[in-house]
Amino acid sequence: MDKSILDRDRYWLYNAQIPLSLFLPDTGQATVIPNLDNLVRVDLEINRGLISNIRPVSNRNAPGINLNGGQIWCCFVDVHTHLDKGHIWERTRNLDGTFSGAIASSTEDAERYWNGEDIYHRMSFGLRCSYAYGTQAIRTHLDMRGEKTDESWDVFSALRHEWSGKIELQGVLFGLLDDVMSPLGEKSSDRIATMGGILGGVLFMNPDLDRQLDRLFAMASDRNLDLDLHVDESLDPNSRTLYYVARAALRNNFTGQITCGHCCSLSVQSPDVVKETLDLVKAANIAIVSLPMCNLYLQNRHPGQTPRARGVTLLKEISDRNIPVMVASDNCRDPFFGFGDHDGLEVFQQAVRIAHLDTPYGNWPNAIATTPGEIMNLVNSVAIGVGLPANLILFKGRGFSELLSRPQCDRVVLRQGKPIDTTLPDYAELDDLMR
Ligand SMILES: O=c1cc[nH]c(=O)[nH]1
Repeated sequence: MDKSILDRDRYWLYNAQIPLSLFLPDTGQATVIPNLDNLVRVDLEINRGLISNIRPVSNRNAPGINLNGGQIWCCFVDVHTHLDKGHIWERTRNLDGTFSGAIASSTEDAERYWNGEDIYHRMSFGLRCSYAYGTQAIRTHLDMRGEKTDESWDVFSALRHEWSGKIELQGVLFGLLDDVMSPLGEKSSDRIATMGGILGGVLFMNPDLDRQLDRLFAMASDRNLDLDLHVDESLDPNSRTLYYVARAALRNNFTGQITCGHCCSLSVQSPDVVKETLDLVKAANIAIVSLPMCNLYLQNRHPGQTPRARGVTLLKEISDRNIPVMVASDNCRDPFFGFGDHDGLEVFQQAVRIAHLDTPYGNWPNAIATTPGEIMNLVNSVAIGVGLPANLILFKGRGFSELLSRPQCDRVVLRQGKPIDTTLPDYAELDDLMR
């Protein structure tokens, strides 16, 4: 590929394959019939940072590159992360690999090591990985840390400014519900309301859950905040906090946007219970985000036993009801997930393999791009269509088998039509923080 052409203001990407579902409706692809993988073959022109033309493959008489059937995707949107915890693995591991072990280790790490500088360097490392892999927007949960909660939001605010135009950042106030609803939580909520933040929290079954949720919804409504909650991150079939959230949303006539993450217990509940919950989720207009890599890591872990139930939520059943459904990376190299590198393609690849999102692939590429783009309110910027910014990833992989069988390290990431440096940061940069 003669990449020097990509430095021009105007050029064509010839003979590309694009997932049909990533197109903005009715732009340019209408006359092209998708193949079995739901990919359409087109030429795409870029002019001054925007997509200026999409047409069926035809004569190549203007400057451009032949992609030979390689895929073009729009840049990823990672809608559920914990950048503040990222990359602490080398200094604080989760030795038993369980959910409770993850909470204990990450709390210990925060108490011992977290300060503005530590959080800044680790978060920026995560952002550099994400950007290099082709991510254009990230929502991160930020742990409440008592009186030091403001420090995390100061770092977030500085990074949001630093990364503006490259990665759109949204923050979610995250803690146990009792902490989120404490006087400190109220104060932090006032602050995040001025920063476009989102109210979050982790839910556990308890006799007071209805009352807690009514209070949480009131806090969100009073401040005009959306909600993003961790629900049912467990394989206990009696864990039904998603159902309680949906009921509370309807009871409180909540008009904000609600996202619920994890929803693992749905995978072990009876069809009747699942139906009852998903009917309400649909009625309450809740979007679901699955975190498959973290779920595989933490769920069903018992010493000396090979895991059987794998904890990934009912992606297909949720999607079949037209409930917005997304996948995201969640934790990276911390006690909740000891691996990960903030790569949207890895998230998609793992989700496809774990949840059988192939045969057919259908609209699943949307789960890591356009759907979270809508949930993050990134209006008309996360899709492929004439007039939209050319924030695109060019993969050599042609069909999905090629795309998802290799890590696509040689991908080209275009931002406003220009290739970016896709070199990943060196782990050694974090060494001083791990001592
Ligand atoms: O960081 C966190 C906290 C709760 N659950 C997760 O998966 N990650």
